[in-house]
Amino acid sequence: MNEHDTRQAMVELGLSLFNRGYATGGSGNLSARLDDGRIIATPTNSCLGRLQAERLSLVDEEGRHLQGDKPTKELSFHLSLYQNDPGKRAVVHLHCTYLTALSCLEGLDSSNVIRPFTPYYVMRVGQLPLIPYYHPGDERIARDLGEQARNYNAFLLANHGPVVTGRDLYHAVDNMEELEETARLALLLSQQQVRYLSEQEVLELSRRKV
Ligand SMILES: O=C(O)[C@@H](O)C(=O)COP(=O)(O)O
Ligand SMILES: [Zn+2]
Repeated sequence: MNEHDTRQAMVELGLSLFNRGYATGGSGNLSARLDDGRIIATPTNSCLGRLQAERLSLVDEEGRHLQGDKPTKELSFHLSLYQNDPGKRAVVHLHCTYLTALSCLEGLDSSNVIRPFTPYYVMRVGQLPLIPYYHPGDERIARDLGEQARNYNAFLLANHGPVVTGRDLYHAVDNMEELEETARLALLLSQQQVRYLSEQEVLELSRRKV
């Protein structure tokens, strides 16, 4: 996808996420890595529902600001994910309700916050590691995400919210939406007797990645 189409996709997807309640106010940020390594990102304090293509931030792969408004305060973790796993071409960070609620619970399994009970969670996400709480913009988020970038395509920031990646913006947003619905189901079923997928079922689904 070229720069123009990437800018259009970011505006379109930001508006869609905002209109459907996945993003509110100035929370959340999106980025996409272009073929030449430069990165388009949402400006800091921008509302995902009111993005303007020509004002989106453009930075080089080291994060030097090239064009547009000042980039998201979380740029360092976006860069860290791209630098540590070149297969990642888009990053979506939201404060969506159910994943953010989940991130605030005690006693989570930090290796995988959501034990699999539906196929698409496995096929789109697989595992959801928990990153310890640091304040928004703290460089330790970038450090921790960079260390795990090659092993996962989704992460849960404790007391904050999710970070989900993809091969392009549409793929990353679809992965994020699947994960948010899975978190919603997990909370809905939290007092019920859940039939979790077996190890064999998970293994078989892992070969059917979307
Ligand atoms: O939680 C935060 O403040 C950030 O992680 C965030 O979601 C919005 O920050 P900006 O992208 O700098 O607006
Ligand atoms: Zn945030």
